[in-house]
Amino acid sequence: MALAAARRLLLHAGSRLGRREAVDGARRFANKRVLVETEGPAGVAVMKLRNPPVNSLSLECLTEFTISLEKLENDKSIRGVILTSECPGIFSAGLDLLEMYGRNPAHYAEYWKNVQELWLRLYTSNMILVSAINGASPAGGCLLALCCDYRVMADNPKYTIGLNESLLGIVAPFWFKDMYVNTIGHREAERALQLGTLFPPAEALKVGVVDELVPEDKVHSKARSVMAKWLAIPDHSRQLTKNMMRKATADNLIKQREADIQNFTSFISKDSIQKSLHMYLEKLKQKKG
Ligand SMILES: CC/C=C\CC(=O)SCCNC(=O)CCNC(=O)[C@H](O)C(C)(C)COP(=O)(O)OP(=O)(O)OC[C@H]1O[C@@H](n2cnc3c(N)ncnc32)[C@H](O)[C@@H]1OP(=O)(O)O
Repeated sequence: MALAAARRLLLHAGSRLGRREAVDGARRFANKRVLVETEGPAGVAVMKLRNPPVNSLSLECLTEFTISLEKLENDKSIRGVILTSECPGIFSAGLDLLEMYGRNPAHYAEYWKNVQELWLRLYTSNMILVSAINGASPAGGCLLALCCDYRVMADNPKYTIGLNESLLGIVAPFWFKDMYVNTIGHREAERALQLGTLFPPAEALKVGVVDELVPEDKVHSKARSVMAKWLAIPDHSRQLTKNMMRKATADNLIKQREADIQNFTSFISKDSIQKSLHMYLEKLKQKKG
Protein backbone atom coordinates (compact mmCIF):
# COMPACT_ATOMS: atom_id res chain seq x y z
CA MET A 1 0.00 0.00 0.00
CA ALA A 2 2.67 2.46 1.18
CA LEU A 3 4.81 1.53 -1.80
CA ALA A 4 1.97 2.09 -4.24
CA ALA A 5 1.44 5.56 -2.77
CA ALA A 6 5.18 6.30 -3.02
CA ARG A 7 5.10 5.16 -6.62
CA ARG A 8 2.20 7.52 -7.44
CA LEU A 9 4.00 10.40 -5.73
CA LEU A 10 7.25 9.68 -7.57
CA LEU A 11 5.49 9.43 -10.92
CA HIS A 12 3.67 12.70 -10.29
CA ALA A 13 6.80 14.52 -9.06
CA GLY A 14 8.75 13.03 -11.94
CA SER A 15 6.36 14.22 -14.58
CA ARG A 16 6.32 17.76 -13.14
CA LEU A 17 10.13 17.74 -13.11
CA GLY A 18 10.23 16.33 -16.63
CA ARG A 19 8.06 19.19 -17.92
CA ARG A 20 10.20 21.85 -16.22
CA GLU A 21 13.38 20.37 -17.61
CA ALA A 22 11.99 20.21 -21.11
CA VAL A 23 11.33 23.95 -20.91
CA ASP A 24 14.89 24.55 -19.66
CA GLY A 25 16.25 22.31 -22.39
CA ALA A 26 18.07 20.26 -19.71
CA ARG A 27 16.81 16.79 -20.51
CA ARG A 28 17.40 14.92 -17.31
CA PHE A 29 15.40 13.43 -14.48
CA ALA A 30 16.46 11.56 -11.43
CA ASN A 31 15.18 9.53 -8.55
CA LYS A 32 17.54 8.83 -5.70
CA ARG A 33 18.84 5.59 -7.17
CA VAL A 34 18.34 5.99 -10.90
CA LEU A 35 19.54 8.87 -13.05
CA VAL A 36 18.17 9.38 -16.55
CA GLU A 37 19.86 11.72 -18.99
CA THR A 38 18.59 12.35 -22.47
CA GLU A 39 21.42 14.40 -23.85
CA GLY A 40 23.32 13.07 -26.84
CA PRO A 41 21.75 11.58 -29.96
CA ALA A 42 18.08 12.42 -30.38
CA GLY A 43 15.71 9.82 -29.04
CA VAL A 44 18.21 8.15 -26.71
CA ALA A 45 18.20 8.15 -22.91
CA VAL A 46 21.04 6.97 -20.69
CA MET A 47 19.83 5.32 -17.53
CA LYS A 48 22.40 5.04 -14.75
CA LEU A 49 21.95 2.92 -11.66
CA ARG A 50 23.38 4.65 -8.62
CA ASN A 51 22.62 2.64 -5.52
CA PRO A 52 26.04 2.40 -3.86
CA PRO A 53 28.02 0.54 -2.86
CA VAL A 54 27.07 -2.24 -5.32
CA ASN A 55 23.82 -1.26 -7.08
CA SER A 56 21.94 -4.04 -5.35
CA LEU A 57 18.30 -4.08 -6.43
CA SER A 58 16.57 -3.13 -3.21
CA LEU A 59 12.80 -2.69 -3.22
CA GLU A 60 13.24 1.08 -3.48
CA CYS A 61 15.75 0.73 -6.30
CA LEU A 62 13.48 -1.67 -8.22
CA THR A 63 10.55 0.71 -7.81
CA GLU A 64 12.51 3.73 -9.00
CA PHE A 65 13.90 1.75 -11.91
CA THR A 66 10.43 0.61 -12.98
CA ILE A 67 9.01 4.12 -12.67
CA SER A 68 11.86 5.60 -14.72
CA LEU A 69 11.30 3.02 -17.45
CA GLU A 70 7.57 3.69 -17.41
CA LYS A 71 8.24 7.40 -17.88
CA LEU A 72 10.57 6.75 -20.80
CA GLU A 73 8.08 4.37 -22.41
CA ASN A 74 5.46 7.11 -22.16
CA ASP A 75 7.77 9.69 -23.74
CA LYS A 76 7.20 9.24 -27.45
CA SER A 77 10.43 11.09 -28.28
CA ILE A 78 12.53 8.32 -26.68
CA ARG A 79 13.33 5.32 -28.89
CA GLY A 80 16.32 3.81 -27.12
CA VAL A 81 17.87 3.46 -23.67
CA ILE A 82 21.46 2.75 -22.71
CA LEU A 83 21.52 1.01 -19.36
CA THR A 84 24.65 1.45 -17.27
CA SER A 85 26.00 2.09 -13.79
CA GLU A 86 27.37 5.03 -11.89
CA CYS A 87 29.03 2.79 -9.27
CA PRO A 88 32.70 2.25 -10.14
CA GLY A 89 33.48 -1.34 -11.06
CA ILE A 90 29.94 -2.62 -10.47
CA PHE A 91 27.14 -2.87 -13.01
CA SER A 92 24.78 -4.41 -10.44
CA ALA A 93 25.26 -6.96 -7.64
CA GLY A 94 21.79 -8.25 -8.46
CA LEU A 95 18.84 -8.67 -6.17
CA ASP A 96 19.34 -7.23 -2.73
CA LEU A 97 20.11 -10.16 -0.45
CA LEU A 98 18.84 -8.20 2.53
CA GLU A 99 15.37 -8.13 0.95
CA MET A 100 15.41 -11.92 0.87
CA TYR A 101 16.94 -12.64 4.25
CA GLY A 102 15.40 -12.36 7.72
CA ARG A 103 12.12 -10.77 6.55
CA ASN A 104 8.56 -12.03 6.66
CA PRO A 105 6.60 -13.83 3.90
CA ALA A 106 4.55 -10.70 3.10
CA HIS A 107 7.77 -8.81 2.44
CA TYR A 108 9.17 -11.58 0.23
CA ALA A 109 5.92 -11.60 -1.77
CA GLU A 110 5.95 -7.82 -2.21
CA TYR A 111 9.61 -7.86 -3.19
CA TRP A 112 9.16 -10.64 -5.72
CA LYS A 113 6.16 -8.95 -7.30
CA ASN A 114 8.37 -5.93 -7.93
CA VAL A 115 11.17 -8.08 -9.36
CA GLN A 116 8.65 -9.61 -11.77
CA GLU A 117 7.30 -6.17 -12.65
CA LEU A 118 10.71 -4.77 -13.56
CA TRP A 119 11.63 -7.85 -15.57
CA LEU A 120 8.39 -7.82 -17.57
CA ARG A 121 8.74 -4.13 -18.31
CA LEU A 122 12.38 -4.42 -19.36
CA TYR A 123 12.08 -7.63 -21.32
CA THR A 124 9.02 -6.53 -23.25
CA SER A 125 10.04 -2.91 -23.75
CA ASN A 126 9.32 -1.49 -27.18
CA MET A 127 12.39 0.69 -26.85
CA ILE A 128 15.85 -0.40 -27.99
CA LEU A 129 17.81 -1.38 -24.88
CA VAL A 130 21.59 -1.53 -24.97
CA SER A 131 23.53 -2.36 -21.83
CA ALA A 132 26.90 -0.78 -21.21
CA ILE A 133 28.22 -3.26 -18.66
CA ASN A 134 30.92 -1.37 -16.83
CA GLY A 135 31.48 -3.69 -13.91
CA ALA A 136 30.58 -6.89 -12.10
CA SER A 137 27.20 -8.25 -13.07
CA PRO A 138 26.17 -11.32 -11.08
CA ALA A 139 22.67 -12.84 -10.90
CA GLY A 140 20.04 -10.06 -11.04
CA GLY A 141 22.70 -7.79 -12.57
CA CYS A 142 23.10 -10.29 -15.39
CA LEU A 143 19.32 -10.50 -15.63
CA LEU A 144 19.12 -6.76 -16.33
CA ALA A 145 21.72 -7.08 -19.06
CA LEU A 146 20.02 -10.14 -20.58
CA CYS A 147 16.81 -8.11 -20.97
CA CYS A 148 18.63 -5.76 -23.31
CA ASP A 149 18.76 -6.10 -27.09
CA TYR A 150 22.55 -5.79 -27.14
CA ARG A 151 25.23 -6.08 -24.47
CA VAL A 152 28.56 -4.25 -24.56
CA MET A 153 30.93 -5.22 -21.74
CA ALA A 154 34.14 -3.67 -20.44
CA ASP A 155 37.03 -6.01 -21.17
CA ASN A 156 38.35 -6.08 -17.62
CA PRO A 157 39.08 -9.57 -16.28
CA LYS A 158 38.11 -8.42 -12.79
CA TYR A 159 34.49 -8.20 -13.91
CA THR A 160 32.30 -11.26 -14.20
CA ILE A 161 28.77 -11.87 -15.38
CA GLY A 162 26.34 -14.76 -15.07
CA LEU A 163 23.44 -16.28 -13.21
CA ASN A 164 25.26 -17.57 -10.12
CA GLU A 165 22.19 -18.32 -7.96
CA SER A 166 23.15 -21.94 -7.33
CA LEU A 167 26.35 -20.77 -5.61
CA LEU A 168 24.14 -19.03 -3.06
CA GLY A 169 22.09 -22.21 -2.46
CA ILE A 170 19.11 -20.70 -4.25
CA VAL A 171 17.54 -21.49 -7.60
CA ALA A 172 17.05 -19.12 -10.54
CA PRO A 173 13.31 -19.04 -11.34
CA PHE A 174 12.05 -20.48 -14.62
CA TRP A 175 11.84 -17.08 -16.30
CA PHE A 176 15.51 -16.27 -15.54
CA LYS A 177 16.29 -19.71 -17.00
CA ASP A 178 14.09 -19.18 -20.06
CA MET A 179 15.82 -15.92 -20.88
CA TYR A 180 19.24 -17.52 -20.40
CA VAL A 181 18.28 -20.37 -22.73
CA ASN A 182 16.99 -17.84 -25.29
CA THR A 183 20.33 -16.03 -25.14
CA ILE A 184 23.00 -18.74 -24.92
CA GLY A 185 21.17 -21.95 -25.82
CA HIS A 186 19.98 -24.88 -23.74
CA ARG A 187 23.25 -26.75 -23.18
CA GLU A 188 25.32 -23.73 -22.16
CA ALA A 189 22.48 -22.43 -19.97
CA GLU A 190 22.06 -25.78 -18.25
CA ARG A 191 25.75 -26.01 -17.44
CA ALA A 192 26.10 -22.38 -16.39
CA LEU A 193 22.98 -22.49 -14.19
CA GLN A 194 23.97 -25.69 -12.41
CA LEU A 195 27.49 -24.48 -11.79
CA GLY A 196 26.46 -20.89 -11.09
CA THR A 197 29.14 -19.79 -13.52
CA LEU A 198 30.35 -16.21 -13.37
CA PHE A 199 32.00 -15.66 -16.73
CA PRO A 200 34.98 -13.35 -17.16
CA PRO A 201 34.53 -11.10 -20.22
CA ALA A 202 36.31 -13.29 -22.79
CA GLU A 203 34.27 -16.35 -21.80
CA ALA A 204 31.06 -14.33 -21.60
CA LEU A 205 31.65 -13.26 -25.19
CA LYS A 206 32.48 -16.78 -26.32
CA VAL A 207 29.34 -18.29 -24.85
CA GLY A 208 27.15 -15.37 -25.97
CA VAL A 209 26.20 -13.85 -22.61
CA VAL A 210 27.50 -10.56 -24.03
CA ASP A 211 27.74 -9.39 -27.64
CA GLU A 212 30.90 -7.32 -27.64
CA LEU A 213 33.91 -6.47 -25.47
CA VAL A 214 35.64 -3.13 -25.54
CA PRO A 215 38.28 -1.39 -23.42
CA GLU A 216 36.70 0.04 -20.30
CA ASP A 217 36.92 3.66 -21.45
CA LYS A 218 35.10 2.80 -24.69
CA VAL A 219 32.03 1.12 -23.22
CA HIS A 220 29.81 4.17 -23.48
CA SER A 221 30.93 5.32 -26.91
CA LYS A 222 30.50 1.79 -28.24
CA ALA A 223 27.02 1.53 -26.69
CA ARG A 224 26.14 4.78 -28.45
CA SER A 225 27.41 3.59 -31.81
CA VAL A 226 25.52 0.31 -31.43
CA MET A 227 22.42 2.31 -30.57
CA ALA A 228 22.83 4.41 -33.72
CA LYS A 229 22.81 1.23 -35.81
CA TRP A 230 19.65 -0.07 -34.15
CA LEU A 231 17.95 3.34 -34.45
CA ALA A 232 18.36 3.12 -38.21
CA ILE A 233 15.83 0.28 -38.33
CA PRO A 234 12.16 1.33 -38.63
CA ASP A 235 10.59 1.12 -35.19
CA HIS A 236 7.45 -0.72 -36.23
CA SER A 237 9.24 -3.64 -37.89
CA ARG A 238 11.87 -3.90 -35.17
CA GLN A 239 9.26 -3.77 -32.40
CA LEU A 240 7.02 -6.39 -34.01
CA THR A 241 10.03 -8.64 -34.49
CA LYS A 242 11.15 -8.18 -30.89
CA ASN A 243 7.64 -8.94 -29.70
CA MET A 244 7.51 -12.07 -31.85
CA MET A 245 10.80 -13.28 -30.36
CA ARG A 246 10.02 -12.50 -26.71
CA LYS A 247 6.26 -12.76 -26.22
CA ALA A 248 6.07 -16.46 -25.40
CA THR A 249 8.75 -16.13 -22.72
CA ALA A 250 7.05 -13.15 -21.11
CA ASP A 251 3.59 -14.76 -21.36
CA ASN A 252 4.92 -17.80 -19.59
CA LEU A 253 5.42 -15.68 -16.48
CA ILE A 254 2.35 -13.49 -16.97
CA LYS A 255 0.05 -16.51 -16.89
CA GLN A 256 1.46 -17.73 -13.59
CA ARG A 257 2.62 -14.62 -11.76
CA GLU A 258 0.73 -15.35 -8.57
CA ALA A 259 1.93 -18.96 -8.41
CA ASP A 260 5.49 -17.78 -9.02
CA ILE A 261 5.20 -15.33 -6.10
CA GLN A 262 3.90 -18.12 -3.88
CA ASN A 263 6.71 -20.42 -4.97
CA PHE A 264 9.36 -17.83 -4.30
CA THR A 265 7.90 -16.89 -0.94
CA SER A 266 7.70 -20.44 0.35
CA PHE A 267 11.13 -21.32 -1.06
CA ILE A 268 12.95 -18.32 0.37
CA SER A 269 11.20 -18.66 3.75
CA LYS A 270 12.59 -22.17 4.28
CA ASP A 271 15.04 -22.42 7.19
CA SER A 272 17.56 -24.24 5.01
CA ILE A 273 17.48 -21.47 2.37
CA GLN A 274 17.71 -18.73 4.97
CA LYS A 275 20.72 -20.56 6.40
CA SER A 276 22.39 -20.67 2.97
CA LEU A 277 21.81 -16.94 2.50
CA HIS A 278 23.19 -16.25 5.96
CA MET A 279 26.36 -18.19 5.11
CA TYR A 280 26.72 -16.37 1.80
CA LEU A 281 26.32 -12.96 3.45
CA GLU A 282 28.91 -13.94 6.05
CA LYS A 283 31.28 -15.00 3.27
CA LEU A 284 30.84 -11.59 1.62
CA LYS A 285 31.68 -9.89 4.93
CA GLN A 286 34.72 -12.10 5.58
CA LYS A 287 36.09 -11.37 2.11
CA LYS A 288 36.75 -7.86 3.36
CA GLY A 289 39.18 -9.27 5.91
C1 LIG B 1 15.64 -16.68 -6.49
C2 LIG B 1 16.52 -15.81 -7.30
C3 LIG B 1 17.17 -14.84 -6.59
C4 LIG B 1 18.23 -14.10 -6.71
C5 LIG B 1 18.94 -13.50 -7.74
C6 LIG B 1 20.01 -12.57 -7.19
O1 LIG B 1 20.29 -11.59 -7.82
S1 LIG B 1 20.74 -12.94 -5.69
C7 LIG B 1 22.09 -11.80 -5.52
C8 LIG B 1 23.31 -12.42 -6.06
N1 LIG B 1 24.40 -11.50 -6.02
C9 LIG B 1 25.63 -11.88 -5.75
O2 LIG B 1 25.93 -13.03 -5.56
C10 LIG B 1 26.64 -10.78 -5.66
C11 LIG B 1 27.27 -10.72 -4.31
N2 LIG B 1 28.22 -9.64 -4.25
C12 LIG B 1 29.47 -9.74 -4.73
O3 LIG B 1 29.90 -10.72 -5.29
C13 LIG B 1 30.34 -8.54 -4.53
O4 LIG B 1 29.75 -7.74 -3.54
C14 LIG B 1 30.54 -7.71 -5.80
C15 LIG B 1 29.23 -7.34 -6.46
C16 LIG B 1 31.42 -8.48 -6.80
C17 LIG B 1 31.27 -6.40 -5.41
O5 LIG B 1 32.45 -6.70 -4.70
P1 LIG B 1 33.17 -5.57 -3.85
O6 LIG B 1 34.40 -6.20 -3.29
O7 LIG B 1 33.30 -4.34 -4.65
O8 LIG B 1 32.12 -5.20 -2.69
P2 LIG B 1 31.80 -6.04 -1.38
O9 LIG B 1 31.70 -7.49 -1.67
O10 LIG B 1 32.72 -5.63 -0.30
O11 LIG B 1 30.32 -5.52 -1.05
C18 LIG B 1 30.08 -4.23 -0.49
C19 LIG B 1 28.85 -4.35 0.40
O12 LIG B 1 27.72 -4.69 -0.38
C20 LIG B 1 27.11 -5.86 0.14
N3 LIG B 1 26.50 -6.61 -0.97
C21 LIG B 1 27.11 -7.13 -2.02
N4 LIG B 1 26.23 -7.72 -2.85
C22 LIG B 1 25.02 -7.55 -2.28
C23 LIG B 1 23.71 -7.93 -2.66
N5 LIG B 1 23.44 -8.61 -3.80
N6 LIG B 1 22.72 -7.61 -1.84
C24 LIG B 1 22.93 -6.93 -0.71
N7 LIG B 1 24.16 -6.53 -0.29
C25 LIG B 1 25.18 -6.85 -1.08
C26 LIG B 1 28.24 -6.60 0.81
O13 LIG B 1 27.76 -7.53 1.74
C27 LIG B 1 28.99 -5.45 1.45
O14 LIG B 1 28.25 -5.07 2.59
P3 LIG B 1 28.99 -4.51 3.90
O15 LIG B 1 27.89 -4.20 4.86
O16 LIG B 1 29.77 -3.31 3.45
O17 LIG B 1 29.88 -5.63 4.39
